[in-house]
Amino acid sequence: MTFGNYQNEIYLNGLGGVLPELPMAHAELEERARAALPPSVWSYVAGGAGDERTQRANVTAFDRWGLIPRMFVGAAERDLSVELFGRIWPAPVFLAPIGVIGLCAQDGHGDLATARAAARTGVPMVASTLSVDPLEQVAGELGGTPGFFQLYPPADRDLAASLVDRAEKAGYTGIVVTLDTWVTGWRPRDLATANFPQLRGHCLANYTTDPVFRAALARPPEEDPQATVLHWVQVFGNPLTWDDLPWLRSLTNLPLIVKGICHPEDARRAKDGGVDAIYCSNHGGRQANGGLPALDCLPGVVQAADGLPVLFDSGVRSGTDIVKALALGATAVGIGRPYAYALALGGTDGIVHVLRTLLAEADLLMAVDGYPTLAALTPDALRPVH
Ligand SMILES: Cc1cc2nc3c(=O)[nH]c(=O)nc-3n(C[C@H](O)[C@H](O)[C@H](O)COP(=O)(O)O)c2cc1C
Ligand SMILES: O=C(O)C(=O)c1ccccc1
Repeated sequence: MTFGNYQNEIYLNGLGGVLPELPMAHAELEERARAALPPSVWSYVAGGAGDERTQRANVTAFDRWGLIPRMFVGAAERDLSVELFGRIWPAPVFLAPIGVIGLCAQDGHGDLATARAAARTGVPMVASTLSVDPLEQVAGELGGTPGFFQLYPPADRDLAASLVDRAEKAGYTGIVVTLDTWVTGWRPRDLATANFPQLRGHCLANYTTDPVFRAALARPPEEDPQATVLHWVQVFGNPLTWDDLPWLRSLTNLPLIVKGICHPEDARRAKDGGVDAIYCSNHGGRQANGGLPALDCLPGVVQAADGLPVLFDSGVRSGTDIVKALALGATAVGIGRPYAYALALGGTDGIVHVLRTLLAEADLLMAVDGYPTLAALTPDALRPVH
């Protein structure tokens, strides 16, 4: 897939990969997914912490920035490719990790469907620890596209090492450690539907296939699912401190990325601790309510990262949002809920559809606004809206 000149594709040939039956705008995608998904899966994916103010603010934060078009730039050729961790990405966009994404697919194998969309588009995937299918099978569907394994560092250090070791052997090209979800936040929608006890049984594949996890059980998971879940509840969460960063760093020689960083001071300390990139995110407002929109945290994190790549997600719903996040200093932008909804509606094709539309919009915006390269997209390209 190329992210070159879309005009001909759109007006003459149709936009390759875009499905006429699926919406191009996020609001409609969301509405259709709501109708298509089982209510418990819908409320899990769409829901967030508290009254979901922060989740909504993540989205509306983008409205407070306006891009300023530039003229006489000759932007007929754009280049959205970016080099990250020694690989060329076709565009500065990736699929953010979504636990239990499997359940968004009609056949229950959404992790594999997502990997196939990554394979078809070249858009990297961050595969969640909490997957329906084991990480090796997910990696097997990625083709040549870079895959990242997202680790929820378990309290059992040997288990953490085993998961990372498996991810390395399976061919993942980086480890994303999520720091903001060692305990799940106050999520009224999940509480109301008693969702978690149900969901848990569907996202433990990486644990039940792990030799370290299995060795800690009295009986194999296949024989005693209840005891398996109870053990998982005990090992899942790990409230790390800065003293644990050297241990995390020692787990792998692959690029290490820390997810959930919003405070500049945390970005600085993570950089000093030897991470390869900072991932600025507030987990889509699913963890803490009452927080700043993630976009408002981005400039401070970028400044503190001082040249280290900064990945960003939380609230990205359009190609315009992607361009704004890049202008505010993100090196690459993560797509979250939009691809879960697209998966529910159209499987792998649905995810390809959503990536194509987002990237086409971003690319055309860079053309009409006169920012033909990523290097041209600096904070000078936008101003706060009054
Ligand atoms: C249903 C769901 C499950 C998620 N599971 C994980 C996960 O397993 N690991 C993780 O690091 N982040 C997880 N996230 C957070 C996403 O990676 C990302 O930060 C978030 O979706 C961004 O917000 P947005 O989707 O509103 O743009 C999850 C998000 C959703 C919506
Ligand atoms: O829902 C999430 O955001 C998530 O990361 C998670 C955490 C624990 C169990 C299931 C999902």
